[in-house]
Amino acid sequence: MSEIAILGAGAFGTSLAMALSLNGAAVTLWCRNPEVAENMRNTRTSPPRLPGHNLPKTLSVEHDLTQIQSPTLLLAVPMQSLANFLQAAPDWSQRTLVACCKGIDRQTGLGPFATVKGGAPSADAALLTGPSFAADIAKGLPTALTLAAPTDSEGLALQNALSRPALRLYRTTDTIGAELGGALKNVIALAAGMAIGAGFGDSARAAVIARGFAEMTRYSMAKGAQPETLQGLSGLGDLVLTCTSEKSRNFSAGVAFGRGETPDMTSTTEGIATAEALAIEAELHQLDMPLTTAIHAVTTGKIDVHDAVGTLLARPVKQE
Ligand SMILES: NC(=O)C1=CN([C@@H]2O[C@H](COP(=O)(O)OP(=O)(O)OC[C@H]3O[C@@H](n4cnc5c(N)ncnc54)[C@H](O)[C@@H]3O)[C@@H](O)[C@H]2O)C=CC1
Ligand SMILES: O=C(CO)COP(=O)(O)O
Repeated sequence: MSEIAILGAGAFGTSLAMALSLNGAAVTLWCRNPEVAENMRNTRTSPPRLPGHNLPKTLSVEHDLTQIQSPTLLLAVPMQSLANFLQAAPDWSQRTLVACCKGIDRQTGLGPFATVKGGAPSADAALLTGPSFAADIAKGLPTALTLAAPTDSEGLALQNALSRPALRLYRTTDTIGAELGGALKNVIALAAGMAIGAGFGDSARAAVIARGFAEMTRYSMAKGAQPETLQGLSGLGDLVLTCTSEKSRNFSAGVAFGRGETPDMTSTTEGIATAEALAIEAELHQLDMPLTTAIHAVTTGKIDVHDAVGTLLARPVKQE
């Protein structure tokens, strides 16, 4: 039996499975599509969402969830599928469930850690987040991530179990800050992409990053996060990565919106649904979220990027 299993064989789940099994550890990757799983087993190659890699020998691929007995499970399904996935799957008791997705559930307003905690109360919940493109992890490039768990001893155990030479994990007990940083940065990355796609330039993008970070921090602190967490890998670190790289699906979708084009709606672009969830939460709790509100209006076709910028620039001047 593998000590660790990754549930979800998309780009991120597969890259994590590859990295974790590189040192000879037995790791299982669960793939919901039996044909894709069969193909991965036969060819020992990665799935369509992460093409071009060979699977390590100690990585096994499974499509029957009931066969997976590993005590530590990393959940790498998209955020909007997480709650349903937890309900549909077998008994989670005595397991540690590490959420690896980024976003806010549109139906509940909850982040990935809170969704796991509520959806699988008999399990121990944790979160793995931070700046890390699946393609970089799959290549074995150095990556630093945040491991958030409710207690330091749980965090330490997971940190030891999941760290690898090129995968450096830092731990925190601020599960709220860690999950909100990872969720909100995707919305700001959409905004950064829009600034570039619309031709507003690098100075405008820097303004989006800085004001976006202020918005992320304000929202997260209102929800109980510690500001230091937002300043770390899971907040600022991931914000910078996602706002500055075309490898980011959120940034690239923003560029398409900025150019007046339709982004690739088949890709997992978590910021779009998360902007909707946050706009609802912001209104409910009277939180000032001008960038998020504008992004939600653009992604739902209510205004275009130029109107959004006009609205943002017309706001009263204020102290930084
Ligand atoms: N790709 C990346 O570089 C990174 C992704 N993430 C996060 O990881 C999460 C997953 O993203 P990716 O793997 O990139 O997406 P992906 O689109 O490559 O793969 C998603 C996988 O989830 C599976 N899936 C979808 N709905 C499901 C359901 N209801 N039940 C079970 N499986 C389901 C799909 O079949 C697919 O294998 C997202 O929240 C993303 O923000 C985090 C860090 C890096
Ligand atoms: O979260 C990520 C990097 O840390 C991946 O970003 P995208 O989902 O925008 O591709």
